[in-house]
Amino acid sequence: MKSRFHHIKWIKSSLNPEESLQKIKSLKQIDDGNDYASKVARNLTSQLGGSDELDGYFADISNRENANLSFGQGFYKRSKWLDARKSSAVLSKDAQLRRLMQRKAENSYRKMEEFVINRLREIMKSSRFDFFIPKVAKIEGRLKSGYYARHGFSSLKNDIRSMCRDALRYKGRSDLGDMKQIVVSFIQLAKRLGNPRLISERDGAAAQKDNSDTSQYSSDAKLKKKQNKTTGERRGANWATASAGADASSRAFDREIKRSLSKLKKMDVDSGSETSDDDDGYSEGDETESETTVSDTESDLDSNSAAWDLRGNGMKLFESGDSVGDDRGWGARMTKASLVPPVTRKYEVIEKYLIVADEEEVQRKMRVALPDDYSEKLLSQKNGTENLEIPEVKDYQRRKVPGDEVLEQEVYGIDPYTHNLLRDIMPADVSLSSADKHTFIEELLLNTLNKQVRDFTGSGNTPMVYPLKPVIEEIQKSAEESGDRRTAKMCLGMLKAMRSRPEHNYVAYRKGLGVVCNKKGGFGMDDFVIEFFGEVYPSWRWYEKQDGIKHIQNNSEDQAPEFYNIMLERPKGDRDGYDLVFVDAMHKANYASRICHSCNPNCEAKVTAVDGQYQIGVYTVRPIAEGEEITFDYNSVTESKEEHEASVCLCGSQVCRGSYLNFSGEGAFEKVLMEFHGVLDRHSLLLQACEANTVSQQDLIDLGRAGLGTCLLAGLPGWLVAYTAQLVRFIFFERQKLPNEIFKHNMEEKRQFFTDINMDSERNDAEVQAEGVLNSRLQHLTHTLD
Ligand SMILES: C[S@@+](CC[C@H](N)C(=O)[O-])C[C@H]1O[C@@H](n2cnc3c(N)ncnc32)[C@H](O)[C@@H]1O
Repeated sequence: MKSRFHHIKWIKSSLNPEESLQKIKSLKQIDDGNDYASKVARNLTSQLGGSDELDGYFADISNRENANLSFGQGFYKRSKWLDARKSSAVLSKDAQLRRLMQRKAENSYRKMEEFVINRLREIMKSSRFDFFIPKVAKIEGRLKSGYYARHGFSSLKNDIRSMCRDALRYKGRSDLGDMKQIVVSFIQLAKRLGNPRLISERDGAAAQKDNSDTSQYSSDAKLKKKQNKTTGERRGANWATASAGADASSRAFDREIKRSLSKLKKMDVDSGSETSDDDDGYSEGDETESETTVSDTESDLDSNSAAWDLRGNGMKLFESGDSVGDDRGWGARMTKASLVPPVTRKYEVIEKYLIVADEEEVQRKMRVALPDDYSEKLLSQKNGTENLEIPEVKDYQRRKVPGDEVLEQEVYGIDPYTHNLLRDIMPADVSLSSADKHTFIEELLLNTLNKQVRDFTGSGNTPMVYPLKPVIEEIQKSAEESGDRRTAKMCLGMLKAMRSRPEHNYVAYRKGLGVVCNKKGGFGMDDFVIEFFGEVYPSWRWYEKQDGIKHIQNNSEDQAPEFYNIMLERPKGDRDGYDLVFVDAMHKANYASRICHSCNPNCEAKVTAVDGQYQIGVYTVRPIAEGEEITFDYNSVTESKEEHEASVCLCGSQVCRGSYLNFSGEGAFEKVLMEFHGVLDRHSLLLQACEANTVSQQDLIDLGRAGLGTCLLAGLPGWLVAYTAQLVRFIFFERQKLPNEIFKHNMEEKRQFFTDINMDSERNDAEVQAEGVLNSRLQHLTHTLD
């Protein structure tokens, strides 16, 4: 390295000789040319020759105009379908998938609950033993409270197993006759819990008929027969033999039972679920019987069947025919306890952006530079397949007047769980399409809700929750008045169902202050609402401030996250290229900072070019009715799972992602980075750039392709521009490799739940997600350079 990079000032290592040797070995690997970094290095070395004239190209800001002549004008091009905004559509789709899974789990639970309760009652009908009454009641109670949904059906098996085990002990101590039939029935039931097919096949009338244990055995045998014809018959017969022989030999029977109980426990352990019981004393060692036993037959059944465990992977039980197209969302397991109380803050109203630091620099970053061929590009962007991300020029428009056209008021919303509770209580006898039902919740119900809570605004007495009953009553009343019998009938049905299910909490939650359309006739499509004003920070200053805040927060209990800042990103197709600043609306702002998030928003906050300046404007994406809350998609990402889970979304839309912050996680996104861009790769690239200390024509082209231009790079030393080009090349390399990794990762996840997967759509999603990674890498690079 020393001989290759002779301009570098090398410092003697403080490592011990062994460590040094290790490092030297790793460095040698790079030099051997086995990795990506050295390939890049080789390419680069071949390109660097003859680029001396570019030395110091960006050394001075005044060189910028010259730079533009040879810089990446017009280099920036992305395929249209890779629009970064699509990534939130992908996220919505994933959220829908998750909700679909949860809904199915929920339905499955209900089915299972019904089956188990019926079966327990049937068994108890023929029981003479009071011993079982409290035990069965406890299990029923747990079923109804959803306990087994949270703890998994293995815990139901455990409860049944414990009950049978105790029964045997009890039987041993007293002389209350033979519990054989009833215990066998319970064991049968527990074993059935491993197989959803057994439940559905035995639902309803079939289950009613089956109240004798021997018929249960033979029906097991039938099922077994389906799965494994030959052995099934043989083993099924053994079941029956074992059962019939039990009368003759209580001892043999006990052994059978013990073995069955033991197997039950083993199945739980094998499936990785917890067994909360203490040791039942029936270990495998107790078993002395031959292979041909009741439990063998059953365990075959269980091992062949889908798991029925509602935790974790338990959602495997979904029918393969189910498609993602099911439009009904479900977020049943959203924990309401984690709702973050909204921060109520006051702000000073401002009428323009206020730059906090580096005023001239920030102004430059906010200045529009249209590419010379703007009109052609605009045309080809409109018609063609390419996304050139050129500035969106808009005329100045007057913002909507607060207190007149819009109202800042207390707003409430519902989480996906409540959304589905409401869907569940909509009466079946009112013929409504799925779309009608969503419209009822998302428009009628939410608008009426926000009308009812309006008076809380500024009252200093605002509840965190608000009941939905008066909201539905009001809708009913006005439907009756206007002769809308269908809506009135639906409200009536819903109110009746709410009364009959008092255990459910039909409430809305407070989101803090929001903004509601107050204009008669509403707003039109692509209508301008307001600029998102605030204090403007260059990246470096923003992060400095964030570090300060974190430092203070670390020393205090209060870690409330801030959600009042937004990034203003220059379009990559601007002539001077990409860059960004932060707009913080925490203290100095306008009502745009009150606008809440929705996963199905009626507005978007976008960067537009108005009078030569970039600004963030809130524009409608569809017509908005009077009384409707104004929302946009925050498109915000967090790397913290806690923060993601705490930010429960109350937008109430059927495509709600569950949280108003997207969770980036690690997933497959880091894979290529880890493999090809480790610390040594990065250092190697940096050393090469330092050594070259010059910018090649190819560097300019590659930077231009990434949308990086003089706005970001002007004034940077040559080695840093060259290094940036190296990084950009890696980012493009990663962009090529990543879709495959993401695709593999997503498929692994989804295969657990679905058999019917649309590969094309998965590949598309992987491309969109990889494009999202590219954009976020460029963002990070920009912060770092700043
Ligand atoms: C930009 S502020 C919106 C204005 C805020 N409600 C206020 O009173 O100033 C973002 C905050 O509003 C609340 N919020 C916005 N959208 C929400 C949503 N969809 N669900 C739940 N809370 C939301 C959250 O407390 C979030 O931190």
